[in-house]
Amino acid sequence: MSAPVSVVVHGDTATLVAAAAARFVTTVTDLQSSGAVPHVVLTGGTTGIGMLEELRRSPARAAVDWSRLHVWFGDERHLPDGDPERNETKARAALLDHVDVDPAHLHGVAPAGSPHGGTPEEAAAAYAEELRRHRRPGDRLEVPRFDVAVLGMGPDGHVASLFPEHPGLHATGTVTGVRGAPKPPPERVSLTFAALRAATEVWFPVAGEDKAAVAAMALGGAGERQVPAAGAYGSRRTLWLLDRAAASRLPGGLARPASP
Ligand SMILES: O=C(O)[C@H](O)[C@@H](O)[C@H](O)[C@H](O)COP(=O)(O)O
Repeated sequence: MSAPVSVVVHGDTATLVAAAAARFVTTVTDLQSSGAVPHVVLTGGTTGIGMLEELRRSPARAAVDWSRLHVWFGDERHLPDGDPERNETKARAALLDHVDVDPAHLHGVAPAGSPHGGTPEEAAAAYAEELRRHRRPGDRLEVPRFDVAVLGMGPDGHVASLFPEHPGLHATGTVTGVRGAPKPPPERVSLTFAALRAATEVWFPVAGEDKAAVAAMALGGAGERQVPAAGAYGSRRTLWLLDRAAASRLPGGLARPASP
């Protein structure tokens, strides 16, 4: 990993999710108060969705000008619009349908069966084009420089829909269609490593004992073929937000508790 990596360990999942939500509010409001219209990447992972639910409940969500925020997805399941298993559906239910996000700034992946969503590859190509169109002055890649990418990590170390030893790891460009994913559904659309690395900050809210071994590997120097999450890092910072269970196997010195 080339970017600085920070690890913050919280006593339990509820504290982790609340702290991540607070961090999101602070980060976005700081950017907005400097005149920026931030671009954020969201995930359908359990802990990331937990953060969105926490934001919905929190009075602090009113501090964010939701109309001045672009929302993208790190990956999507190739399913019809509104399917409860789609990451967009989950993020909408958790938060996005409850705040004033400008519909033109809510960038969902084309659902299966929609005009641009015939196949995962077609949906990926359409998303790549949408990303390209939203580059900002000075952006070097074919995507807008995401201010924050909130990602998740599977127990096998996958990130977005980039799975260990899977062809998507080698995808060129910014978005790839995925087939045969080991986690259902098999057909997916995912940002590539190159696109994820366009983020200024990457956050990994990760909770639970089942993530402990792979978190230790990701933070202990594993390669991205084995633990893809290790290959998703921000240009300025990568921040692992763990609960005590997920941090339980980290090498000594990496896990400094932030909360009891
Ligand atoms: O569509 C997906 O499956 C997700 O985007 C995926 O990448 C997720 O973030 C991880 O699997 C972690 O998910 P959990 O936190 O639910 O384990």
